[in-house]
Amino acid sequence: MKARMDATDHPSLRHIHLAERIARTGIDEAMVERLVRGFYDRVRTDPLLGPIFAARVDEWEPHLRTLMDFWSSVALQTARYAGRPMPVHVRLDVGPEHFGRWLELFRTTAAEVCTPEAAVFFVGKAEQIARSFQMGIDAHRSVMRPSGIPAAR
Ligand code: HEM
Repeated sequence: MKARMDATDHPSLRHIHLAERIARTGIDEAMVERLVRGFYDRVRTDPLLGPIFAARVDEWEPHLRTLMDFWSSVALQTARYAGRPMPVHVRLDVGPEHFGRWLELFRTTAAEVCTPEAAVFFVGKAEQIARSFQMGIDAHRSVMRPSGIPAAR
């Protein structure tokens, strides 16, 4: 038997109605805050990811607020986040090893501070978004020369 659930056990948690999702997962703003704070505590001290954030994030509290708004919008449909995260990540020089570590730290945090059902939801969403960022980065690289000048078509 598996030690804990993963997104493949309950893919349906991502597609159910908001009220049912809240009832089944117990997600609320306090959980979002625990997840975001716990996750970025890990990220900041991580040897691979820490320096990437240190180079770009001067003030952590506003960044954490943005990320709480983001996850609140994703999980509770509060629409508090209206940014565009894709261009931010396309500009970062990151690849599969960074996304792998990011997801590892996110899974560990979710298992620690969420109900098992909420962890399934958050991790499933994060995996989906990480895949789309990686595809955006790959697409961007394939049309750029190393110099950064778009290739002729
Ligand atoms: C390789 C993995 C990742 C790295 C290294 C990374 C790094 C960063 C950094 C450095 C910023 C701040 C950029 C800035 O303010 O200049 C940022 C912002 C953000 N990240 Fe990531 N990220 C990663 C993956 C993800 C994933 C998987 C998600 C979503 C599930 C995510 C969601 C966001 C959001 C919502 C913002 C705020 C964008 C905004 O300012 O509107 N990131 N990330």
